[in-house]
Amino acid sequence: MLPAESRAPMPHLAIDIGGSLIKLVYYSRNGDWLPEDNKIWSSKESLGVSNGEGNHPLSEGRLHFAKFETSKINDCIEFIRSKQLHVGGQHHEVPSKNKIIIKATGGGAFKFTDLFKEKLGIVLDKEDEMDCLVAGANFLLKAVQREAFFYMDGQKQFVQIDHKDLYPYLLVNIGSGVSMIKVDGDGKFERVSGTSVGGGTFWGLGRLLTKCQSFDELLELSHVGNNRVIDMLVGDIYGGTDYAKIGLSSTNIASSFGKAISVDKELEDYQPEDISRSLLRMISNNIGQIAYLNALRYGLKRIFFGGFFIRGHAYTMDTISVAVHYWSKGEAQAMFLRHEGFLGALGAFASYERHGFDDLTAHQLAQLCPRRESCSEGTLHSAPHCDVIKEKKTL
Ligand SMILES: Nc1ncnc2c1ncn2[C@@H]1O[C@H](COP(=O)(O)OP(=O)(O)O)[C@@H](O)[C@H]1O
Ligand SMILES: CC(C)(COP(=O)(O)O)[C@@H](O)C(=O)NCCC(=O)O
Repeated sequence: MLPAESRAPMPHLAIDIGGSLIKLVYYSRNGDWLPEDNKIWSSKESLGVSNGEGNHPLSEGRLHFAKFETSKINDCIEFIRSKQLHVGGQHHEVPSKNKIIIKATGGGAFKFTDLFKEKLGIVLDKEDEMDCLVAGANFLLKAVQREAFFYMDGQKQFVQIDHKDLYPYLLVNIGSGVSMIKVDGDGKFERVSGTSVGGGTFWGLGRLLTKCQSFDELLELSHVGNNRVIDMLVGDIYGGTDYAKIGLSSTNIASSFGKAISVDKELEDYQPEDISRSLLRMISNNIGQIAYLNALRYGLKRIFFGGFFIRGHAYTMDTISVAVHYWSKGEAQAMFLRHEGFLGALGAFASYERHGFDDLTAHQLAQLCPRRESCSEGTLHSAPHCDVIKEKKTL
């Protein structure tokens, strides 16, 4: 820890610079320096924070979340500068002898060190990405009510987390690539698997195949597409019948994109929405399957999915849920996190405390976080003793 005199004001900002997106988490007291509604600043959310004691300087405040495409890192830097987030929102000069240190994680914390130094005069203090993902997930699961939910058939079912019965669990973070982490406690984890077929694959292949200009456009297309136009189903191979002997129904996908082998059709003969749907389904199925196999390998009952690939998107969550249900024969269920994409940034934020910055501690935040937040969707469920949905699902 740096001596107090060589420290700049408490930054209240942490940053996660991933392969695709930059995520910011920052704190404001009394809701000050809320970002204005400016489209450049991408999505913004906030978590109300109040300890109800009244006399603590941090008794009222908010955690804010913002994201930027990593390719537009200069917009992010400009955002930080305009809000003076790196100096706790203070709009006056910081003495040059004071080092401004910001907690940062993700590969970009290494890649863009010089850029942040040059443009904002700040030092990125690097925190390990896996440490931060786990710290962020543990923080959310323990401190934020109605953070985790099941998703099936268009319905969210919120999960009441029992703090004493949280571990072990499998954390599957679907970012550009996918990391699968067995979590056994605070700071106790092992990255047990991963796959390079992740969110970057969906967006990268999808962009090439559909000419979509944005991730959201690609995702929206998938709503109206029909994957059966491109995917080869069991019924396509078996003359319309099931292959019942090995438990495959005629509507199971036998081969993702398998129909595209047809010599009679070129890319332009397929509709972008069908391509998008098939791609989304292929990638989500695959991740759901690998996740379940890892849960099985380590005897884990709970699987939480995070990362911005999910994007709270109904079809993505449904596909992952169905895959986990199908492969586990109904023994396991996927759970999702409301702050899915901000695990790493939250973990980096919490690391200020671990390093002795005690002005605003993650511990305090954990106590203050929004147990009062209301959420109208779904019903409360108890994890892990949840109902397993019985009806047969088709992959
Ligand atoms: N606006 C967006 N631009 C690009 N990708 C997005 C966007 N929104 C969601 N995504 C998806 O989120 C993924 C990145 O997720 P994230 O958890 O931020 O990972 P990373 O840390 O690798 O950037 C992308 O690969 C893409 O699938
Ligand atoms: C290298 C990464 C940890 C980087 O994280 P990301 O920016 O994708 O969130 C991730 O892309 C990953 O785990 N990829 C899968 C690599 C593998 O296990 O083969």
